[in-house]
Amino acid sequence: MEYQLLPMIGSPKELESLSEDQLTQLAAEIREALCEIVSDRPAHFASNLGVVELCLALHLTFDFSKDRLIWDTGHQIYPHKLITGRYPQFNTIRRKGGLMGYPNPEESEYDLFMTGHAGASVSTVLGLKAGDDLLTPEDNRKAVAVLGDGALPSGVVFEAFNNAAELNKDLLVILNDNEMGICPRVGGLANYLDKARVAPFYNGLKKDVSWLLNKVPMIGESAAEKVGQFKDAVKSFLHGGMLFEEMGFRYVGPVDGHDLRALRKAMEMVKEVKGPVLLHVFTEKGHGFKPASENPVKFHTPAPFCRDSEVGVVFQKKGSSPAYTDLVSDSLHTMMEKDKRVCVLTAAMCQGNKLDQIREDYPDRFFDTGICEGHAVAFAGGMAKAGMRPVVDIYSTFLQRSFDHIFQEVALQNLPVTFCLDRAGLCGPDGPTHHGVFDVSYMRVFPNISVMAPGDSLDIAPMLDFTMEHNGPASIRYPKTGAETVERTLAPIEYGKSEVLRWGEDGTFVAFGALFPACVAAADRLAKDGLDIGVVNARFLRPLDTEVIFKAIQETNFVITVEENTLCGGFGSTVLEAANDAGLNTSTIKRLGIPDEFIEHGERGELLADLGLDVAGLMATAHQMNSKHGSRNSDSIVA
Ligand SMILES: Cc1ncc(C[n+]2csc(CCOP(=O)(O)OP(=O)(O)O)c2C)c(N)n1
Ligand SMILES: CC(=O)[C@@H](O)[C@H](O)COP(=O)(O)O
Ligand SMILES: [Mg+2]
Repeated sequence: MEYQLLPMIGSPKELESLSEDQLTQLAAEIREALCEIVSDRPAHFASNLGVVELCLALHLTFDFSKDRLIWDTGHQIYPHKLITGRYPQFNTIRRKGGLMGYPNPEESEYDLFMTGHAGASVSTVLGLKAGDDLLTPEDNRKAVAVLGDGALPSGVVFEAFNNAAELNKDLLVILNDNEMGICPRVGGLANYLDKARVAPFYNGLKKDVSWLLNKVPMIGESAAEKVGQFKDAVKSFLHGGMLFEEMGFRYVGPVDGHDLRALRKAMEMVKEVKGPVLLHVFTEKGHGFKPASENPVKFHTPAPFCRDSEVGVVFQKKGSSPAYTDLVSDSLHTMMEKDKRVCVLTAAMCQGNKLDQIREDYPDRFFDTGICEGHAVAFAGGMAKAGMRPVVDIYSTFLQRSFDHIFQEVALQNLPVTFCLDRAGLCGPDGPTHHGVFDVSYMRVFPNISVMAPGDSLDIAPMLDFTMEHNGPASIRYPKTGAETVERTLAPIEYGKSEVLRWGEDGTFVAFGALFPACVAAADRLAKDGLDIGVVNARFLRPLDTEVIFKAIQETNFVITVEENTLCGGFGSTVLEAANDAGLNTSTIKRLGIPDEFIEHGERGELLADLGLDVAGLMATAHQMNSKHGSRNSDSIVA
């Protein structure tokens, strides 16, 4: 398709001069731009296709150069980027150095918060409104949050609703109801929203529902057909809006989210309403691209594909080694087969955690809590207390939401809950909102938790089995990547024991987690340079294998700790602290990991290389450490 309008839209102001037909064409061009992007990289797709008209209506109704707009989660921000001056860079999205796949205030004044986690939009927009009312009341800035139906059940959303009603701020929450999270939505609220679907679209007749209800005694006077209309209106109110009205919001809707004219009309109306308002909008995830609307789960973040006129789409082939995620879910499946106490919890990430087979085969022991990570952990605490062996399978970055529940409902009670921290490490194109580089630090602060990381594919199943026998909480972290295998005679997983792959005379790599194979490869190559470097697969951070690690510190010239976690309070810090407490010389210890800064988006391999965590980087550090601390004749070493 040739883009005629999109390149002309340098800012949302330019939308105003477009006719309705031109706006329809612009919507088509935006959808085409979305299709082009996913032809060569994984990117958020179906959610973006679904909000095109909603995005246009918002920018046509409000002036977000001064008004406030937060897209909840932020993964549906692409149309907004395209019409806020970023069309020329759009083909760089999710590439290193290019546009982020989420809102980014450094890119545009139209992006207020860098977000990626669901549920905080109503709170932040309420805060913006409260701040604006105090500082610049004369500007009368409007405040809008676009909240997905998947994000709606997050506890923080209800904390914000509660507070907004109390503050009675002029706040517009647009509920973008597409009947989906990444997976089909779950829970009581999902059922509630399903019922709202029976209501007719909002058409202005029930402009004021309370007015309508006040008319109840007059029903008898109405013509028969009016009664039907009234019933519809009440049904809509009861089903779609009652909950929100009871919480102190004015409910308006539902509105067809692909009818631009209806959307604009509804927005113009609610724009001037005083107090908090919820505008309920029905959209279709994947709208405008049939394969995506027919299979929104697959097309949430699809693998790159080509469009094909006969079969619809042809996906590009994936890499061959099985991902850590697959190996973990296979192991969990086996464990559930063997042990009836094992149950698995996910917080709305069944697809990402590859738990579909478990959901199908063990529906009684599979729990999807929705985007409610805090609840999931406390719930797991309850199940463990009842005698079950719950496995909480949540991405490292999202589990941050549960910090207090990990402390109180699990660690403090010393309950046998196993945390599977998927996407632990650099998450690639999702970037700083999603990199799982803090969990080692936040898990290690709580007593009782065994903190573990598999070094490669072979460690996964025995490590998970270990947690089922262990009487206490345990966490296991692994990244979003294919799991490599280090060929060896596997040492069994023993509580607090590392695995020594080999000792070296010159120095030692001590790897915590999936960079173990890279350490092995670096040591192999360093041998060709004349350096004899040992490699330890640490496996445990708590308890730390001080016997082996202290031996490395005392008997080899230097130790390099390697991890894919922040260096602040991570594995290397743990080693340093233990060595210092034991009175050892710590000056020969070098920590490699994620520095104390937020890491941008890019391919995991690119980011690891930038941080000196690839094989070349590990070798370079070993050479530096050897120059500084090596005792052998440096002439024999090829740097
Ligand atoms: C705290 C948190 N948990 C999980 C996720 C992963 N996640 C991203 S989008 C999404 C579904 C959101 O559904 P919805 O809000 O309805 O948006 P839609 O994709 O339907 O547009 C989930 C679970 C997240 N981003 N943040
Ligand atoms: C928006 C969001 O948080 C998810 O869509 C996330 O991008 C999923 O990550 P994976 O693609 O690694 O499952
Ligand atoms: Mg949704």
